[in-house]
Amino acid sequence: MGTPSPAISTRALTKQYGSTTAVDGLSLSVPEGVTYGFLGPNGAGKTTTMRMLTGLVEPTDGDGFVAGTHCSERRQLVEKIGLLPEEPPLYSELTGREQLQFAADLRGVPWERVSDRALGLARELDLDGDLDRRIDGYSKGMRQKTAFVQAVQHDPDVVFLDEPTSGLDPRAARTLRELIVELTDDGTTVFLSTHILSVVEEIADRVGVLYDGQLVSEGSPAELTDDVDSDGDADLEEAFLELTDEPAAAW
Ligand SMILES: Nc1ncnc2c1ncn2[C@@H]1O[C@H](COP(=O)(O)OP(=O)(O)OP(=O)(O)O)[C@@H](O)[C@H]1O
Repeated sequence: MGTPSPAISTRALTKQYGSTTAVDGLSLSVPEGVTYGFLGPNGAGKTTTMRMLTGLVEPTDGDGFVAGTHCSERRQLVEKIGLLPEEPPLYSELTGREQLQFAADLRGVPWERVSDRALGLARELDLDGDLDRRIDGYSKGMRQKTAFVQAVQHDPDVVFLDEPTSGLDPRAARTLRELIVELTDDGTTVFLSTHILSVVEEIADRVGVLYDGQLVSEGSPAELTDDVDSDGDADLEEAFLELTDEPAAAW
């Protein structure tokens, strides 16, 4: 039996904005069914990487494949992936339920096929009582919950989550972490970008650290912390600070 193909792979993926190199020759490989924590300081290129991998931005150079599809094949990609971006695209004049139906429509997925899953997720996130209210009356947390449900309701192969617990209260944040673990238990691959390192430590199987558009370290959370302190005393925050300290990262 051959090695299974990775859920996400990139080869020398690069994005240039004028004279700024946002992502610089990134090559990575994410196996199926894992949660991959994608870390890096502000401006390191995480969002740009996710935008390229989800077909929203065209790379300047290199290639990216997600669920066996080249990232330039946006139409094929859209059925296989889910995306929760930093600023979720929601229509204020719709109700939460209409927004979820609209998101399914956009992907060409019949609402009847996903409604049970969508409503189940909304119930778990304590959003079900608000689904018939208009989004312009939603709190930040309610918007975030809606955006999470719309990203995963169609049971995608790969989900990209940018700061998924942003604006969530502690109980909702915990539920969301549990839902992410359930996703990977069901075989979904989760690409998770966050600055909340405790979340990564808790749920990520692998971690990649980006600095100035380049991958400066990769491994399990334990491998990353062992690399900076083999006594096992360091936590992921210490590892992150060391790996993204300017001279060390440059080295
Ligand atoms: N549309 C754009 N036009 C010009 N420059 C951009 C654009 N998008 C991103 N950049 C630049 O690319 C670099 C990487 O930005 P990016 O948003 O990918 O970083 P990030 O790691 O997601 O940061 P943060 O943690 O702050 O969200 C930054 O220097 C940023 O200014």
